[in-house]
Amino acid sequence: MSKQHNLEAKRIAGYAAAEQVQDGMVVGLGTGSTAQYAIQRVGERIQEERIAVTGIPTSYQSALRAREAGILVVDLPGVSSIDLTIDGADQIDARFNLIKGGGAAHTREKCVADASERILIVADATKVSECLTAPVPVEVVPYATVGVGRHIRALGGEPVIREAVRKDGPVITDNGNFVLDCAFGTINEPAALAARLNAIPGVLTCGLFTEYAEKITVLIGESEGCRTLTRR
Ligand SMILES: O=C(CO)[C@H](O)[C@H](O)COP(=O)(O)O
Repeated sequence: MSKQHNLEAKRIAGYAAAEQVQDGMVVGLGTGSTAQYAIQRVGERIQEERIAVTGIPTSYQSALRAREAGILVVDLPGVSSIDLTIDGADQIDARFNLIKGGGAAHTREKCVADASERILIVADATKVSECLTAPVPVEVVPYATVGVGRHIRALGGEPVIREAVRKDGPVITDNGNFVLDCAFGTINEPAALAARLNAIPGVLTCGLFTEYAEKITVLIGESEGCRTLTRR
């Protein structure tokens, strides 16, 4: 898929998800290029249809984009529940386990997902895979980086500290932490791996989302339109 086709697929998925937002909803706003299209379209619908939407951002990126789009933004502690969250993913398996955190926002994304009644995952077709195989982002308290790396190697992973692109040194998350991208090859038991990663002292959250399949709908953008994926 060319970069242009890929962006168009993301736009189609993001826009389709935004159409599911209804007047009066509290909506979780995901992070990443696909979720940004949904934010943009929700903003347009607020202008065009005069619907009232409260947005709960998952990152500074989504908070800033939501403000630009004219969406009222409230932080997660300001609401008791979220009607619908629209977010992207780095990989989606056949059972709707996810790898997230390509934008280093997976801790807040998981908090928002947890508080949500329904989750729309928006992606292009390259994100869909029978099994999870992509590196797992792990948010780590900087003080604990070396020890966490040792635990991850003992679990069979190969951790790499994520480097910033336009700054020297590591990526710093919105929570002030580092991210280790951890290659495990094919992940046969994602829930068990998530539990072991999350139990390491100094790990804030790993990017394996394994407990939300029941409330997830996956929308895949394609040139002919948007396809809803069936969970197996
Ligand atoms: O998990 C995420 C951010 O932490 C993103 O949702 C994920 O990386 C997908 O991003 P994109 O829509 O740009 O491909």
